[in-house]
Amino acid sequence: MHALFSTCDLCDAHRDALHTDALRVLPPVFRSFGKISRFRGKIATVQCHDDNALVRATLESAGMARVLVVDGAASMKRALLGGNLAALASQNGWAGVLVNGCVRDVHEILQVPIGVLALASMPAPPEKHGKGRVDAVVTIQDVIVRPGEWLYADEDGVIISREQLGLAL
Ligand SMILES: O=C([O-])CC(=O)C(=O)O
Repeated sequence: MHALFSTCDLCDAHRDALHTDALRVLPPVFRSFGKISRFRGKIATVQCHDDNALVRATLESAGMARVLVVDGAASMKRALLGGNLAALASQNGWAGVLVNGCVRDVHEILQVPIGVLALASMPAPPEKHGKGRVDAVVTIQDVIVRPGEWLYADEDGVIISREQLGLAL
């Protein structure tokens, strides 16, 4: 799951794909909050706004080394993931969670062996009404992200790929 790769090397090796929809780079606005900063996996998505019930429901299922992309519409009003959900995700075999929004319990998340990327931290908890959509095509920072695509993240940034990328470069 944590095989060595580098997003820079992947971009170099697939340079032409960067001009197409096959390979997209997210804007450099995400901060790493998890214990693991290099992670990759097949993408599942949740779209929600200041309400994380669907995030919990998804992370309660077997992760199978996938990455959950949470489109929280970049809201700065509520956190969508905290220490409990990060621990749950790790226990259930998720490789990582990218939140287009905020997280909370920063000190706790840092102890959890999982990748967590988010825009910022925010102490206010989310609503839990279950509003939102699971497995929708989402737009993260103007970049389209589809369930079933692949996410690669490390200290240099985040890549979204239509296909799984060979890591032996
Ligand atoms: O309220 C929530 O679901 C978010 C949270 O604090 C946690 O995951 O620990």
